[in-house]
Amino acid sequence: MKIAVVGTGYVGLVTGTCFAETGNTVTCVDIDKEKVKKLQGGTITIYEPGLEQLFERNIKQERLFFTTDLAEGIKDAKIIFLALPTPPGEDGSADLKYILKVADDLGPLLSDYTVIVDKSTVPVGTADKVHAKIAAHAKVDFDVVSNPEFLREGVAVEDFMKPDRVVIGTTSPRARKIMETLYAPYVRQGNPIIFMDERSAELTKYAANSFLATKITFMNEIANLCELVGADVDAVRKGVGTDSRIGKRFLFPGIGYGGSCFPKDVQALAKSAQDVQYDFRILRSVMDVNEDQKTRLIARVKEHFKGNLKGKSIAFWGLSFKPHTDDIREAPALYNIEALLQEGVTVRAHDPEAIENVKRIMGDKIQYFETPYDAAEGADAIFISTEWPEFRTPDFEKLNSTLKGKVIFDGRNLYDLEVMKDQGFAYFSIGREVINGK
Ligand SMILES: NC(=O)C1=CN([C@@H]2O[C@H](COP(=O)(O)OP(=O)(O)OC[C@H]3O[C@@H](n4cnc5c(N)ncnc54)[C@H](O)[C@@H]3O)[C@@H](O)[C@H]2O)C=CC1
Ligand SMILES: O=C(O)[C@H]1O[C@H](OP(=O)(O)OP(=O)(O)OC[C@H]2O[C@@H](n3ccc(=O)[nH]c3=O)[C@H](O)[C@@H]2O)[C@H](O)[C@@H](O)[C@@H]1O
Repeated sequence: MKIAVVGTGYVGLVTGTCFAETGNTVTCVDIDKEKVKKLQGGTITIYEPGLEQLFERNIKQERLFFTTDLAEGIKDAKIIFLALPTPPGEDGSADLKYILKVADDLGPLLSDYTVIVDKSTVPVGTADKVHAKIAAHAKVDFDVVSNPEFLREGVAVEDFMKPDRVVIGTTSPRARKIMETLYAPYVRQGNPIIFMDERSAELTKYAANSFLATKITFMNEIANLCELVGADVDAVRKGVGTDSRIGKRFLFPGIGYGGSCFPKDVQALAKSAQDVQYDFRILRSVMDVNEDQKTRLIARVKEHFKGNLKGKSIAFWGLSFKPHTDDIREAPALYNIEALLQEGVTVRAHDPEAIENVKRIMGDKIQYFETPYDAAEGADAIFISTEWPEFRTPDFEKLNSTLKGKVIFDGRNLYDLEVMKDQGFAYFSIGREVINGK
């Protein structure tokens, strides 16, 4: 099938590449000339494990193309995916200007029946708005379908190729058939395509992200309570997560959820509810708690150094909002770094992938190091903000001799408390016993 993907950012590139992988011919369109030039030259523009190999193979097989020209990109396409940004507007609602602009441009360009698919995360009613924009200029039949994307950064290829489910919102039998054919290779494992109307599909996406953010936040509050009553959140997590009604995943407490989606989507759903005079109280609490949670460990840092942080140096392990990505959008690390800089701390940062992105916004306000050990050398403490696998089993002997202060603030609960006791580090984590060190 011939497919066009408009917007070649994170979702667009994964979507385009994965659709090419099953034999479709895909043209990705983007207005960013530099990005398209790189992609045309065979250079991938995002860091995503496993994607580069598929990207290169499909370019070689002449199934994956890139252009800045919308008319050229959508020529003969049976399906056009819109994978455009929906950032928060000033009032917290999703800003639809990118989607509606492209919808406006598409109308006069359609030359045959086409399915236009909202892949972006968009509020209820967007499919209707996109339909109206296209209909204003279109001379042919078309349908607008909602097909929200559930992939996670870092495991995006697996999530796309073997999704738990595919949600397709359409009331058009013609569009339904085309979408069913397209997705058939991805749901072979028995995972379903769930068909519903457009509005329900749009809401499903926000409900899923907001529920997951709520689940994490609930566990963060349990962790905070554990600290006050002397319980261990790891034990509690295992105790509740083994109940199959609750499930083990997304129960890991830490320094709050971040990324380009949970924060903006929770806010957008709360705003959508407000627009129809519904006060979504749980979501207000989730946002409040997450805001505090992000810098909760800073209180521990201040306490440990008796309020005197000026002139201290802290090694920062992990800058991306989660491991296996270079994405730093809404990364809790950045909030903690800002808080420490304000106290006069020197920050010595290391991240396996995200340093270049952080340099772009923080410049020389902090120092950057190639390895976690270089960052730790001579520092007064380590602060862990992202659970990259290489931080899980560090060489404690080496740290013992290079780290000046034997203190670790761990926002991701990476280490066993007994090991930390044996190693003699002062160790502060989330929802667990404080180890005072030797
Ligand atoms: N990043 C993620 O993990 C996920 C994101 N989503 C949703 O998917 C949507 C896209 O997100 P990302 O891919 O992260 O965004 P992004 O910001 O990485 O990429 C968007 C791309 O659209 C391009 N663009 C803007 N205006 C354009 C136009 N008029 N014509 C052609 N291209 C244009 C930009 O240049 C950029 O390359 C958002 O609604 C997001 O909420 C959904 C699931 C996962
Ligand atoms: O709409 C989106 O863009 C995507 O948003 C999330 O994916 P992503 O933002 O890539 O990352 P997650 O793995 O969900 O993590 C989000 C944040 O929650 C935090 N988290 C996650 C899980 C957990 O147990 N605890 C926890 O604090 C992570 O550290 C991270 O900061 C969803 O998981 C995807 O299904 C969705 O498609």
